[in-house]
Amino acid sequence: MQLVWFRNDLRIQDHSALYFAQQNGPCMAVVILSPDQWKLHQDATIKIDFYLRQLAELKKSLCGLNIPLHIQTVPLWQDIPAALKQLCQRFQIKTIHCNIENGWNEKQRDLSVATQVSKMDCQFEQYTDRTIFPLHTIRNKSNQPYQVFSAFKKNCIEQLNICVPQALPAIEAQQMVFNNEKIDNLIPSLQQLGFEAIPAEKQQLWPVGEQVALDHLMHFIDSNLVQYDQTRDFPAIEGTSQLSVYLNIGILSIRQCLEALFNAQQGHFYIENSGQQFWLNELLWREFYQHVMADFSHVSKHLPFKRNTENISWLQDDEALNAWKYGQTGIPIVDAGMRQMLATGWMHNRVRMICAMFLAKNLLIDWRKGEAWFMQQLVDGDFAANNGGWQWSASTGTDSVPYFRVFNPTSQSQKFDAQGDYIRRWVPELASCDAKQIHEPYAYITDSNLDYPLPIIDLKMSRQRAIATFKMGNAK
Ligand SMILES: Cc1cc2nc3c(=O)[nH]c(=O)nc-3n(C[C@H](O)[C@H](O)[C@H](O)COP(=O)(O)OP(=O)(O)OC[C@H]3O[C@@H](n4cnc5c(N)ncnc54)[C@H](O)[C@@H]3O)c2cc1C
Repeated sequence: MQLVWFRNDLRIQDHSALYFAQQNGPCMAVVILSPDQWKLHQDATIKIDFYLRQLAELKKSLCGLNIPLHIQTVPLWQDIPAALKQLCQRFQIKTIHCNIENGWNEKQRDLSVATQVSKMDCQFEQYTDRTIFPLHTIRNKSNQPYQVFSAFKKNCIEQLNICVPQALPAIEAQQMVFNNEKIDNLIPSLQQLGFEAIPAEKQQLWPVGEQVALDHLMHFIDSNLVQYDQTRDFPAIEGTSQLSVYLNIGILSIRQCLEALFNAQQGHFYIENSGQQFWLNELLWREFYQHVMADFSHVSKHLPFKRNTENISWLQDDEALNAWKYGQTGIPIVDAGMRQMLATGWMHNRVRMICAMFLAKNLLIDWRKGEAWFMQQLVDGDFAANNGGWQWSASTGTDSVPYFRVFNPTSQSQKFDAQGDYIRRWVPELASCDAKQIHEPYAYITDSNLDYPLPIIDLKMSRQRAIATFKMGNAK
Protein backbone atom coordinates (compact mmCIF):
# COMPACT_ATOMS: atom_id res chain seq x y z
CA MET A 1 0.00 0.00 0.00
CA GLN A 2 1.19 3.55 -0.83
CA LEU A 3 0.50 6.36 1.60
CA VAL A 4 -0.02 9.95 0.41
CA TRP A 5 0.59 12.44 3.21
CA PHE A 6 -1.29 15.67 2.48
CA ARG A 7 -0.09 18.85 4.19
CA ASN A 8 -0.45 22.30 2.58
CA ASP A 9 -1.58 20.76 -0.69
CA LEU A 10 -5.25 19.92 -0.22
CA ARG A 11 -6.23 19.04 -3.77
CA ILE A 12 -6.33 16.02 -6.07
CA GLN A 13 -5.59 17.70 -9.40
CA ASP A 14 -1.98 18.26 -10.39
CA HIS A 15 -0.75 16.87 -7.08
CA SER A 16 2.74 15.43 -7.55
CA ALA A 17 2.81 13.09 -4.55
CA LEU A 18 -0.64 11.67 -5.29
CA TYR A 19 0.10 11.24 -8.99
CA PHE A 20 3.39 9.40 -8.45
CA ALA A 21 2.09 7.34 -5.54
CA GLN A 22 -0.67 6.02 -7.77
CA GLN A 23 1.87 4.85 -10.34
CA ASN A 24 3.21 2.53 -7.64
CA GLY A 25 0.00 0.81 -6.64
CA PRO A 26 -3.10 1.19 -4.49
CA CYS A 27 -3.05 4.24 -2.22
CA MET A 28 -4.48 5.54 0.98
CA ALA A 29 -4.12 9.11 2.28
CA VAL A 30 -3.45 10.78 5.60
CA VAL A 31 -3.85 14.27 7.01
CA ILE A 32 -2.39 14.99 10.44
CA LEU A 33 -3.74 18.03 12.26
CA SER A 34 -1.40 19.65 14.83
CA PRO A 35 -3.23 22.43 16.68
CA ASP A 36 -0.45 23.24 19.16
CA GLN A 37 2.04 23.56 16.31
CA TRP A 38 -0.31 25.94 14.50
CA LYS A 39 -0.45 28.05 17.63
CA LEU A 40 3.35 28.06 17.86
CA HIS A 41 3.50 29.14 14.22
CA GLN A 42 0.93 31.89 14.91
CA ASP A 43 -1.43 30.59 12.21
CA ALA A 44 -4.60 32.68 12.02
CA THR A 45 -7.83 31.03 13.15
CA ILE A 46 -9.45 32.12 9.89
CA LYS A 47 -6.73 30.25 7.98
CA ILE A 48 -7.24 27.11 10.07
CA ASP A 49 -10.98 27.33 9.49
CA PHE A 50 -10.34 27.64 5.76
CA TYR A 51 -8.03 24.60 5.93
CA LEU A 52 -10.61 22.46 7.75
CA ARG A 53 -13.35 23.43 5.31
CA GLN A 54 -11.12 22.49 2.37
CA LEU A 55 -10.23 19.24 4.12
CA ALA A 56 -13.92 18.28 3.92
CA GLU A 57 -13.74 18.91 0.16
CA LEU A 58 -10.58 16.82 -0.16
CA LYS A 59 -12.23 14.00 1.73
CA LYS A 60 -15.10 13.99 -0.79
CA SER A 61 -12.74 14.10 -3.78
CA LEU A 62 -10.60 11.24 -2.45
CA CYS A 63 -13.72 9.22 -1.74
CA GLY A 64 -14.63 9.63 -5.43
CA LEU A 65 -11.24 8.08 -6.29
CA ASN A 66 -11.76 5.23 -3.77
CA ILE A 67 -8.76 6.50 -1.80
CA PRO A 68 -9.43 6.17 1.95
CA LEU A 69 -8.42 9.22 4.00
CA HIS A 70 -7.22 8.80 7.56
CA ILE A 71 -7.45 11.97 9.67
CA GLN A 72 -5.56 12.17 12.93
CA THR A 73 -4.88 14.93 15.46
CA VAL A 74 -1.62 15.17 17.41
CA PRO A 75 -0.52 18.22 19.41
CA LEU A 76 2.83 18.97 17.77
CA TRP A 77 4.89 18.02 14.74
CA GLN A 78 7.27 16.16 17.03
CA ASP A 79 4.42 13.69 17.57
CA ILE A 80 4.03 12.99 13.86
CA PRO A 81 6.84 10.43 13.32
CA ALA A 82 5.35 8.06 15.91
CA ALA A 83 1.83 8.54 14.51
CA LEU A 84 2.98 7.77 10.98
CA LYS A 85 5.05 4.81 12.10
CA GLN A 86 1.99 3.27 13.69
CA LEU A 87 -0.11 3.92 10.61
CA CYS A 88 2.52 2.35 8.37
CA GLN A 89 2.62 -0.76 10.55
CA ARG A 90 -1.16 -1.02 10.66
CA PHE A 91 -1.64 -0.76 6.89
CA GLN A 92 1.65 -2.28 5.71
CA ILE A 93 2.69 0.87 3.94
CA LYS A 94 5.59 0.45 1.50
CA THR A 95 6.20 4.13 0.75
CA ILE A 96 5.09 7.47 2.14
CA HIS A 97 4.75 10.08 -0.62
CA CYS A 98 4.54 13.81 0.13
CA ASN A 99 5.30 17.16 -1.47
CA ILE A 100 8.34 19.12 -0.30
CA GLU A 101 7.77 21.85 2.26
CA ASN A 102 10.74 24.13 2.64
CA GLY A 103 10.50 25.79 6.06
CA TRP A 104 13.14 24.91 8.64
CA ASN A 105 10.74 23.18 11.07
CA GLU A 106 9.03 21.41 8.18
CA LYS A 107 12.37 20.02 7.02
CA GLN A 108 13.25 18.79 10.54
CA ARG A 109 9.82 17.15 10.84
CA ASP A 110 10.20 15.35 7.52
CA LEU A 111 13.74 14.27 8.26
CA SER A 112 12.61 12.76 11.50
CA VAL A 113 9.72 10.92 9.78
CA ALA A 114 12.07 9.58 7.10
CA THR A 115 14.48 8.28 9.77
CA GLN A 116 11.74 6.63 11.80
CA VAL A 117 10.02 4.85 8.94
CA SER A 118 13.26 3.74 7.30
CA LYS A 119 13.82 1.52 10.36
CA MET A 120 10.79 -0.50 9.31
CA ASP A 121 11.70 -0.72 5.65
CA CYS A 122 9.31 1.94 4.52
CA GLN A 123 10.49 4.44 1.88
CA PHE A 124 9.95 8.19 2.16
CA GLU A 125 9.56 10.00 -1.20
CA GLN A 126 9.28 13.76 -1.61
CA TYR A 127 8.34 15.75 -4.71
CA THR A 128 8.69 19.29 -5.98
CA ASP A 129 5.21 20.73 -6.06
CA ARG A 130 4.94 24.00 -4.17
CA THR A 131 7.58 25.74 -6.26
CA ILE A 132 8.00 25.99 -10.03
CA PHE A 133 11.62 24.86 -9.89
CA PRO A 134 13.23 22.39 -7.47
CA LEU A 135 14.78 24.13 -4.48
CA HIS A 136 18.54 24.72 -4.58
CA THR A 137 18.60 24.56 -8.40
CA ILE A 138 18.38 28.23 -9.38
CA ARG A 139 21.99 29.28 -9.15
CA ASN A 140 24.23 32.09 -10.38
CA LYS A 141 27.44 31.54 -12.35
CA SER A 142 29.36 30.79 -9.16
CA ASN A 143 26.77 28.17 -8.27
CA GLN A 144 25.49 30.29 -5.40
CA PRO A 145 21.86 31.13 -4.58
CA TYR A 146 20.64 34.51 -5.79
CA GLN A 147 20.18 37.35 -3.33
CA VAL A 148 18.72 39.79 -5.83
CA PHE A 149 15.29 39.28 -7.34
CA SER A 150 15.97 40.66 -10.83
CA ALA A 151 18.86 38.20 -11.41
CA PHE A 152 16.83 35.32 -9.96
CA LYS A 153 13.92 36.23 -12.22
CA LYS A 154 16.15 36.39 -15.30
CA ASN A 155 17.41 32.89 -14.62
CA CYS A 156 13.84 31.59 -14.06
CA ILE A 157 12.67 33.16 -17.31
CA GLU A 158 15.55 31.57 -19.21
CA GLN A 159 14.43 28.21 -17.86
CA LEU A 160 10.78 28.89 -18.63
CA ASN A 161 11.83 29.75 -22.18
CA ILE A 162 13.12 26.21 -22.52
CA CYS A 163 10.19 24.51 -20.82
CA VAL A 164 7.14 25.63 -18.84
CA PRO A 165 6.33 22.97 -16.22
CA GLN A 166 2.97 21.44 -17.10
CA ALA A 167 0.18 20.34 -14.79
CA LEU A 168 0.08 16.55 -14.36
CA PRO A 169 -2.62 14.45 -16.04
CA ALA A 170 -5.79 13.75 -14.03
CA ILE A 171 -5.69 10.55 -12.02
CA GLU A 172 -8.30 7.82 -12.21
CA ALA A 173 -10.30 6.13 -9.48
CA GLN A 174 -8.62 3.04 -8.09
CA GLN A 175 -10.23 -0.26 -7.10
CA MET A 176 -11.69 -0.06 -3.61
CA VAL A 177 -8.85 -1.09 -1.23
CA PHE A 178 -10.83 -1.30 1.97
CA ASN A 179 -13.91 0.04 3.55
CA ASN A 180 -13.73 3.53 5.07
CA GLU A 181 -15.01 2.08 8.36
CA LYS A 182 -11.50 0.75 8.99
CA ILE A 183 -10.10 4.25 9.42
CA ASP A 184 -10.70 7.46 11.35
CA ASN A 185 -11.88 10.16 9.03
CA LEU A 186 -13.88 12.55 11.17
CA ILE A 187 -12.87 16.19 10.80
CA PRO A 188 -12.78 17.91 14.19
CA SER A 189 -14.36 21.32 14.54
CA LEU A 190 -12.31 24.44 15.21
CA GLN A 191 -13.59 24.46 18.79
CA GLN A 192 -12.60 20.82 19.33
CA LEU A 193 -9.10 21.84 18.26
CA GLY A 194 -9.08 24.71 20.75
CA PHE A 195 -9.88 27.67 18.49
CA GLU A 196 -12.82 30.06 18.45
CA ALA A 197 -15.43 29.62 15.73
CA ILE A 198 -15.34 31.94 12.70
CA PRO A 199 -18.60 33.77 11.92
CA ALA A 200 -20.42 32.51 8.82
CA GLU A 201 -20.22 35.87 7.02
CA LYS A 202 -16.41 35.79 7.31
CA GLN A 203 -16.31 32.19 6.06
CA GLN A 204 -18.37 33.14 3.04
CA LEU A 205 -15.63 35.52 1.91
CA TRP A 206 -13.39 32.52 1.26
CA PRO A 207 -15.29 29.70 -0.39
CA VAL A 208 -13.40 26.41 -0.65
CA GLY A 209 -13.14 23.75 -3.36
CA GLU A 210 -10.79 23.02 -6.24
CA GLN A 211 -13.35 23.99 -8.84
CA VAL A 212 -14.01 27.27 -7.03
CA ALA A 213 -10.28 28.04 -7.11
CA LEU A 214 -9.94 27.10 -10.79
CA ASP A 215 -13.01 29.19 -11.72
CA HIS A 216 -11.52 32.08 -9.79
CA LEU A 217 -8.24 31.69 -11.66
CA MET A 218 -9.98 31.58 -15.06
CA HIS A 219 -12.12 34.58 -14.20
CA PHE A 220 -9.01 36.57 -13.32
CA ILE A 221 -7.22 35.45 -16.49
CA ASP A 222 -10.20 36.30 -18.73
CA SER A 223 -11.24 39.55 -17.09
CA ASN A 224 -8.36 41.18 -15.22
CA LEU A 225 -5.01 39.87 -16.41
CA VAL A 226 -4.56 42.13 -19.44
CA GLN A 227 -4.86 45.31 -17.39
CA TYR A 228 -3.23 43.87 -14.22
CA ASP A 229 -0.17 46.14 -14.58
CA GLN A 230 -2.42 49.19 -14.45
CA THR A 231 -4.85 48.08 -11.75
CA ARG A 232 -2.80 46.00 -9.31
CA ASP A 233 -1.70 48.91 -7.12
CA PHE A 234 -5.14 50.37 -6.44
CA PRO A 235 -6.72 48.82 -3.37
CA ALA A 236 -10.21 50.19 -4.05
CA ILE A 237 -10.55 48.00 -7.15
CA GLU A 238 -10.28 44.26 -7.59
CA GLY A 239 -7.21 44.45 -9.78
CA THR A 240 -5.34 41.48 -8.33
CA SER A 241 -6.26 37.81 -8.42
CA GLN A 242 -6.82 37.13 -4.69
CA LEU A 243 -5.47 33.66 -5.39
CA SER A 244 -2.90 33.70 -2.57
CA VAL A 245 -5.36 32.02 -0.25
CA TYR A 246 -5.79 29.10 -2.68
CA LEU A 247 -2.09 28.82 -3.47
CA ASN A 248 -1.05 28.78 0.16
CA ILE A 249 -2.90 25.69 1.30
CA GLY A 250 -2.47 24.17 -2.13
CA ILE A 251 -6.06 24.16 -3.36
CA LEU A 252 -4.48 25.50 -6.53
CA SER A 253 -1.01 24.60 -7.82
CA ILE A 254 1.57 27.00 -9.15
CA ARG A 255 1.69 24.92 -12.36
CA GLN A 256 -2.05 25.44 -12.88
CA CYS A 257 -1.46 29.20 -12.60
CA LEU A 258 1.42 29.08 -15.10
CA GLU A 259 -0.59 26.96 -17.49
CA ALA A 260 -3.51 29.39 -17.38
CA LEU A 261 -1.13 32.32 -17.88
CA PHE A 262 0.58 30.78 -20.91
CA ASN A 263 -2.64 29.43 -22.41
CA ALA A 264 -3.91 32.99 -22.32
CA GLN A 265 -1.26 33.72 -24.93
CA GLN A 266 -1.70 30.58 -26.99
CA GLY A 267 1.13 28.80 -25.24
CA HIS A 268 3.83 31.22 -26.40
CA PHE A 269 6.38 32.19 -23.84
CA TYR A 270 7.04 35.71 -25.04
CA ILE A 271 4.77 37.86 -23.07
CA GLU A 272 3.85 40.90 -25.13
CA ASN A 273 1.23 42.12 -22.78
CA SER A 274 2.57 43.87 -19.72
CA GLY A 275 -0.34 42.70 -17.54
CA GLN A 276 0.81 39.15 -18.13
CA GLN A 277 4.44 40.11 -17.56
CA PHE A 278 3.64 41.77 -14.26
CA TRP A 279 1.59 38.83 -13.04
CA LEU A 280 4.41 36.41 -13.89
CA ASN A 281 6.67 38.75 -11.93
CA GLU A 282 4.51 38.32 -8.83
CA LEU A 283 4.45 34.55 -9.18
CA LEU A 284 8.24 34.73 -9.35
CA TRP A 285 8.43 36.88 -6.20
CA ARG A 286 6.57 34.05 -4.51
CA GLU A 287 9.10 31.61 -5.95
CA PHE A 288 12.03 33.82 -4.92
CA TYR A 289 11.04 34.00 -1.26
CA GLN A 290 10.56 30.23 -1.08
CA HIS A 291 14.03 29.65 -2.54
CA VAL A 292 15.49 32.26 -0.16
CA MET A 293 13.94 30.43 2.78
CA ALA A 294 15.36 27.11 1.60
CA ASP A 295 18.85 28.49 0.92
CA PHE A 296 19.20 30.81 3.91
CA SER A 297 17.71 28.95 6.87
CA HIS A 298 18.47 31.78 9.33
CA VAL A 299 15.46 33.71 7.99
CA SER A 300 13.26 30.94 9.45
CA LYS A 301 14.80 31.50 12.87
CA HIS A 302 13.56 35.02 13.60
CA LEU A 303 16.75 36.53 12.21
CA PRO A 304 17.06 39.26 9.62
CA PHE A 305 18.49 38.23 6.26
CA LYS A 306 21.06 41.02 6.53
CA ARG A 307 22.82 40.14 9.75
CA ASN A 308 24.20 43.68 10.22
CA THR A 309 20.64 44.93 10.76
CA GLU A 310 20.49 42.97 14.03
CA ASN A 311 21.94 46.10 15.66
CA ILE A 312 19.02 48.39 14.93
CA SER A 313 17.60 49.81 18.16
CA TRP A 314 13.88 49.16 17.89
CA LEU A 315 11.51 51.02 20.18
CA GLN A 316 9.32 49.34 22.80
CA ASP A 317 6.01 51.12 22.41
CA ASP A 318 3.04 48.89 23.14
CA GLU A 319 0.56 51.73 22.88
CA ALA A 320 1.65 52.54 19.33
CA LEU A 321 1.82 48.84 18.44
CA ASN A 322 -1.77 48.35 19.59
CA ALA A 323 -2.98 51.43 17.74
CA TRP A 324 -1.36 49.98 14.60
CA LYS A 325 -2.78 46.49 15.17
CA TYR A 326 -6.35 47.71 15.49
CA GLY A 327 -6.32 50.47 12.86
CA GLN A 328 -6.30 53.43 15.26
CA THR A 329 -3.13 55.27 14.20
CA GLY A 330 -4.84 58.36 12.79
CA ILE A 331 -3.12 57.68 9.43
CA PRO A 332 -6.15 56.77 7.29
CA ILE A 333 -4.54 54.46 4.71
CA VAL A 334 -2.76 52.48 7.45
CA ASP A 335 -5.95 52.19 9.49
CA ALA A 336 -7.94 51.14 6.42
CA GLY A 337 -5.46 48.34 5.64
CA MET A 338 -5.25 47.06 9.19
CA ARG A 339 -9.04 47.07 9.49
CA GLN A 340 -9.47 45.32 6.13
CA MET A 341 -7.22 42.54 7.45
CA LEU A 342 -9.11 42.30 10.77
CA ALA A 343 -12.47 42.17 8.98
CA THR A 344 -11.61 39.81 6.12
CA GLY A 345 -8.27 38.09 6.81
CA TRP A 346 -6.76 39.64 3.67
CA MET A 347 -5.09 42.92 2.77
CA HIS A 348 -4.15 44.41 -0.59
CA ASN A 349 -0.41 44.11 -1.42
CA ARG A 350 0.22 47.85 -1.82
CA VAL A 351 -1.37 48.46 1.58
CA ARG A 352 0.57 45.58 3.17
CA MET A 353 3.75 47.40 2.13
CA ILE A 354 2.50 50.75 3.47
CA CYS A 355 1.38 49.30 6.82
CA ALA A 356 4.55 47.25 7.25
CA MET A 357 6.85 50.15 6.46
CA PHE A 358 4.89 52.46 8.75
CA LEU A 359 5.43 50.06 11.67
CA ALA A 360 9.10 49.33 11.00
CA LYS A 361 10.18 52.83 9.95
CA ASN A 362 7.84 55.52 11.27
CA LEU A 363 7.04 53.75 14.54
CA LEU A 364 10.46 52.08 14.63
CA ILE A 365 8.91 48.93 16.08
CA ASP A 366 10.65 45.60 15.44
CA TRP A 367 9.32 44.18 12.16
CA ARG A 368 9.02 40.73 13.77
CA LYS A 369 6.12 42.01 15.87
CA GLY A 370 4.33 43.05 12.71
CA GLU A 371 5.23 39.80 10.97
CA ALA A 372 3.67 37.84 13.83
CA TRP A 373 0.51 39.99 13.86
CA PHE A 374 0.03 39.51 10.11
CA MET A 375 0.39 35.72 10.50
CA GLN A 376 -2.20 35.78 13.30
CA GLN A 377 -4.70 37.55 11.05
CA LEU A 378 -4.10 36.49 7.45
CA VAL A 379 -6.17 33.81 5.75
CA ASP A 380 -3.33 33.59 3.19
CA GLY A 381 -0.57 33.64 5.83
CA ASP A 382 2.53 32.01 4.37
CA PHE A 383 5.83 32.09 6.22
CA ALA A 384 8.07 32.68 3.19
CA ALA A 385 5.95 35.43 1.58
CA ASN A 386 5.15 37.11 4.88
CA ASN A 387 8.71 37.05 6.11
CA GLY A 388 9.94 38.20 2.69
CA GLY A 389 7.39 41.04 2.57
CA TRP A 390 8.24 42.18 6.09
CA GLN A 391 11.98 42.05 5.60
CA TRP A 392 11.59 43.91 2.29
CA SER A 393 9.60 46.67 3.99
CA ALA A 394 11.92 46.87 7.00
CA SER A 395 15.06 46.96 4.81
CA THR A 396 16.50 43.95 6.60
CA GLY A 397 15.88 41.41 3.85
CA THR A 398 17.41 40.19 0.65
CA ASP A 399 16.92 42.72 -2.13
CA SER A 400 14.83 44.84 0.19
CA VAL A 401 13.99 48.50 -0.14
CA PRO A 402 17.02 50.69 0.83
CA TYR A 403 16.81 51.83 4.46
CA PHE A 404 16.60 55.51 3.50
CA ARG A 405 13.52 54.90 1.34
CA VAL A 406 10.58 55.47 3.64
CA PHE A 407 7.12 55.50 2.07
CA ASN A 408 5.11 58.53 3.03
CA PRO A 409 1.73 56.90 3.77
CA THR A 410 -0.14 60.11 2.92
CA SER A 411 1.45 60.44 -0.53
CA GLN A 412 0.96 56.72 -1.12
CA SER A 413 -2.69 57.15 -0.23
CA GLN A 414 -3.08 60.19 -2.51
CA LYS A 415 -1.48 58.26 -5.35
CA PHE A 416 -3.11 54.84 -5.01
CA ASP A 417 -6.46 55.73 -3.44
CA ALA A 418 -6.90 59.17 -4.96
CA GLN A 419 -10.66 59.41 -4.43
CA GLY A 420 -10.40 57.84 -0.96
CA ASP A 421 -12.84 55.03 -1.80
CA TYR A 422 -10.76 52.35 -0.10
CA ILE A 423 -10.35 54.46 3.04
CA ARG A 424 -14.06 55.34 3.12
CA ARG A 425 -14.92 51.64 2.95
CA TRP A 426 -12.80 50.59 5.93
CA VAL A 427 -12.75 53.80 7.98
CA PRO A 428 -16.38 54.89 7.94
CA GLU A 429 -15.68 57.71 10.43
CA LEU A 430 -14.11 59.53 7.46
CA ALA A 431 -17.00 58.95 5.06
CA SER A 432 -17.89 62.63 4.98
CA CYS A 433 -14.37 63.78 4.03
CA ASP A 434 -13.81 64.79 0.42
CA ALA A 435 -11.07 63.31 -1.79
CA LYS A 436 -8.53 65.89 -0.61
CA GLN A 437 -9.26 65.76 3.11
CA ILE A 438 -9.52 62.02 3.49
CA HIS A 439 -5.78 61.26 3.28
CA GLU A 440 -4.89 63.56 6.19
CA PRO A 441 -8.15 64.79 7.71
CA TYR A 442 -6.63 66.88 10.50
CA ALA A 443 -4.63 68.96 8.03
CA TYR A 444 -7.95 70.37 6.85
CA ILE A 445 -10.49 69.83 9.59
CA THR A 446 -9.50 71.47 12.83
CA ASP A 447 -12.72 72.28 14.62
CA SER A 448 -14.64 69.11 13.95
CA ASN A 449 -15.97 66.42 16.16
CA LEU A 450 -14.65 63.66 13.89
CA ASP A 451 -14.67 60.44 15.84
CA TYR A 452 -11.24 59.54 14.51
CA PRO A 453 -7.87 59.54 16.32
CA LEU A 454 -5.25 62.23 15.80
CA PRO A 455 -2.10 60.89 14.11
CA ILE A 456 -0.03 59.00 16.68
CA ILE A 457 3.20 60.17 15.07
CA ASP A 458 4.60 63.02 13.01
CA LEU A 459 5.51 61.54 9.63
CA LYS A 460 8.35 63.93 8.84
CA MET A 461 10.10 63.63 12.18
CA SER A 462 9.70 59.84 12.30
CA ARG A 463 11.06 59.45 8.77
CA GLN A 464 14.25 61.32 9.74
CA ARG A 465 14.49 59.35 12.97
CA ALA A 466 14.19 56.07 11.07
CA ILE A 467 16.91 56.98 8.59
CA ALA A 468 19.25 58.07 11.38
CA THR A 469 18.56 54.94 13.45
CA PHE A 470 19.02 52.58 10.54
CA LYS A 471 22.21 54.32 9.52
CA MET A 472 23.59 53.93 13.02
CA GLY A 473 22.40 50.33 13.34
CA ASN A 474 23.86 49.31 10.00
CA ALA A 475 27.14 50.99 10.73
CA LYS A 476 27.70 49.19 14.06
C1 LIG B 1 4.37 42.81 4.65
C2 LIG B 1 3.86 41.80 3.65
C3 LIG B 1 3.36 40.57 4.09
C4 LIG B 1 2.91 39.62 3.17
N1 LIG B 1 2.42 38.42 3.63
C5 LIG B 1 2.02 37.48 2.74
C6 LIG B 1 1.54 36.21 3.19
O1 LIG B 1 1.52 35.91 4.38
N2 LIG B 1 1.11 35.34 2.25
C7 LIG B 1 1.15 35.62 0.91
O2 LIG B 1 0.74 34.79 0.10
N3 LIG B 1 1.63 36.79 0.46
C8 LIG B 1 2.05 37.73 1.33
N4 LIG B 1 2.51 38.93 0.86
C9 LIG B 1 2.65 39.15 -0.59
C10 LIG B 1 1.41 39.77 -1.27
O3 LIG B 1 0.97 40.88 -0.55
C11 LIG B 1 0.25 38.77 -1.44
O4 LIG B 1 0.73 37.58 -2.01
C12 LIG B 1 -0.80 39.36 -2.36
O5 LIG B 1 -1.33 40.53 -1.80
C13 LIG B 1 -1.90 38.34 -2.58
O6 LIG B 1 -2.89 38.89 -3.37
P1 LIG B 1 -3.24 38.31 -4.78
O7 LIG B 1 -3.41 36.83 -4.70
O8 LIG B 1 -4.39 39.10 -5.30
O9 LIG B 1 -1.92 38.62 -5.60
P2 LIG B 1 -1.63 38.84 -7.15
O10 LIG B 1 -1.21 40.23 -7.33
O11 LIG B 1 -2.72 38.35 -8.02
O12 LIG B 1 -0.34 37.92 -7.37
C14 LIG B 1 -0.43 36.53 -7.73
C15 LIG B 1 0.25 35.66 -6.71
O13 LIG B 1 1.64 35.97 -6.66
C16 LIG B 1 2.11 35.83 -5.34
N5 LIG B 1 2.61 37.12 -4.89
C17 LIG B 1 2.18 38.34 -5.27
N6 LIG B 1 2.92 39.31 -4.70
C18 LIG B 1 3.83 38.69 -3.94
C19 LIG B 1 4.88 39.14 -3.09
N7 LIG B 1 5.15 40.44 -2.93
N8 LIG B 1 5.59 38.21 -2.43
C20 LIG B 1 5.35 36.89 -2.58
N9 LIG B 1 4.38 36.42 -3.37
C21 LIG B 1 3.63 37.29 -4.03
C22 LIG B 1 0.94 35.38 -4.48
O14 LIG B 1 0.97 33.99 -4.40
C23 LIG B 1 -0.24 35.86 -5.30
O15 LIG B 1 -1.41 35.12 -5.07
C24 LIG B 1 2.97 39.91 1.78
C25 LIG B 1 3.46 41.14 1.35
C26 LIG B 1 3.90 42.07 2.27
C27 LIG B 1 4.43 43.40 1.78
